[in-house]
This record gives sequence, C-alpha cells and structure tokens, in this order.
Amino acid sequence: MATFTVKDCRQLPTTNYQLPHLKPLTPAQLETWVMQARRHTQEGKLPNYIPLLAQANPNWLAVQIQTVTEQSYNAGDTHCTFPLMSVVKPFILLFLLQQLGAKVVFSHVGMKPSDLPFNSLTQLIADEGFPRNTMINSGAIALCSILPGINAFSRCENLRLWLNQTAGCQLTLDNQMLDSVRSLPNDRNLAITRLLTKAGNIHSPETTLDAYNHVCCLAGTVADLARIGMLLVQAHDAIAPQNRRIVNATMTTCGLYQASARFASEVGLPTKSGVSGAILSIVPTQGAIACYSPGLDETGNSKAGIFLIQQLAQNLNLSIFG
Ligand SMILES: NC(=O)CC[C@H](N)C(=O)O
Repeated sequence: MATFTVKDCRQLPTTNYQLPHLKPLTPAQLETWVMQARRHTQEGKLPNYIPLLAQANPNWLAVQIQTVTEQSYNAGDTHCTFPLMSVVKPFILLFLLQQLGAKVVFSHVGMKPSDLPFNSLTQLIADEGFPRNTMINSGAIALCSILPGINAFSRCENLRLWLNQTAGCQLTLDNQMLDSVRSLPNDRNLAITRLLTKAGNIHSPETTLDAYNHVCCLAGTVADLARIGMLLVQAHDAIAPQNRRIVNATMTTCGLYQASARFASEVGLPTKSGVSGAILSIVPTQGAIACYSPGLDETGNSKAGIFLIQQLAQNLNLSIFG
C-alpha cells in the first residue's frame, strides 16, 4: 500500500483555487433583476418606532455595485439618501479595530451569533451584560462607549471623518433623523444600556447611547454605502488585513441577525442590514453591493434588498463558499 510522506503531499498537484470572478454584468441584466425585486417592495413593513423611517416610500429601491476594477453599475432610485442605521455597525468595529486593536475591542463584546432579535434584552441578560457580538444593538452600544471623542457628536464625527477620508465617500449626519430617533423613547436600547453599565462594561451611559443614536443616523446614498463597503473588499493602506477579515467573518455569521446562517448557505456573502432598509454585501477581492429598499421582513432586513442580492449572488456565482 502506498504511503504518504509530508514531502509527497507537497508534490501533489495543487488545484488552483480561485474566488469566482464577477461575470460580465450588463446594465440591462441589472435593470431586469431590479424590476423583479421591485415586486417584493410592497411585501415589507416600515418600522414605526422611528417616525421618519415610517414616512419612507415603500416603493423605493436602489442598487449600486462597485468593483475593484473601478467599474460601477447602478439602477433604481439611486438619488435616495438614507440613514445607515445598523449598517454602520461593521464600520464602528473596523474603525475601533484600527484605532484600539482587537484585544481592547473584544474585551467589551463577543463574537458569537445570536438567535434572538437585534434589540434583544433577554440575550444580554443571559450573557450577563457581555454582548454576544458587534452586529446587534447591545454590542454596538458597548463599542460606542470606546469611540474616541469628548461627547456624542464628536464620537460620531471622528467615525464619519475617518470613513469619508478612508473610503472617499460623503456621509453626513442626518439631524432630522436623529431628532426622530430621539422623539420616541426606545425602552429596549435604554434597558440594554443600563444593563451594560451595571455589568461594568460601559461608562457614561447617556453619552454612549447618544453616540450610538448619532452613528446610526450617518446617512448617504447607495454609492456612499458601496464605497465604505470597498474598505472590506481588498487590501487598503489604512486597514490591516486581519481587521478586514474579522469584520467580514462577523458580518457573515451575525450580520443579518437570526437570518445569518440561512443567508450564508443560500447566498454566501458577508452582509449587513439596517432598519432603514439599507443592506450591504461584500464580495471579497471583487467588489461591494449596496442596496436600499425600506420595506423590512420580520427579522428587520430589507425584503427587496435581500431578494436582489440573492439574485445577483446566484446568477453571478458570487458565494464565497464556491
Ligand atoms: N437594526 C437596526 O438598524 C437598529 C438601529 C436602530 N437605531 C435601533 O437601535 O433600533
């Protein structure tokens, strides 16, 4: 019987594993998929705990695809500006990994997926005040306590300026949206913040929660969203490869809350959603896909956005899992 030695193993023919390359995409094809996705816009629900989000037009749908070869494709209502809401979470993480390092960041928050909703207090109680991951509210609120800055505005401004400078986009703070967020009490986020404080995880709870509300109201178009997505696609002078990998892995396992595992097997792209209907997928080494459509499914993910990314990923063979 033939035996293998380590040397033999090295000499075995190596299969050239390559990530799938973006197949040529024509504007007409993209228009067709956008038209199909439009049929799903009415199936979603608008959130009503932030009054201004409830005023969005449920028919809006926009997509922007940015590739590493500087090509960009877009279709739909690309003029729409929207708040990032939870789509900002991977970028809070990326910024802090760059500024403070993984050791500090992961002393405040974990890396485990959660099967409970994004604003679950039950999960945080079960975890004794140590948030499961950075993609749910408790994790992002905890991280807002270590954002550099003397007050909520400057913590948000430091993140905004860094993103605009590093990604070449033009995010702005949507003050009207911030007023709207503050206009109704968000008991869940308040209780989460209280528990984080009690557990010794955060200091200055008011400033921290206010900083979280600020960063959720950073706003832009799908073009801006695709640009910040590019920070996670390929090597960048300002970003350590290891940090990019951590953020992509976290988006894959936790980015769509309870729907993350299913989406990973069906679509296979690191993805993050927000309650505004924003959704961002990363195609590592190739490009970023940004969508916006405000109607949400029961998990809080954009109904038409998820459908459109699914279409793109399946038709263009984009899954990172081959
Ligand atoms: N899923 C989300 O986008 C949540 C963000 C929102 N600001 C909240 O705290 O509820």
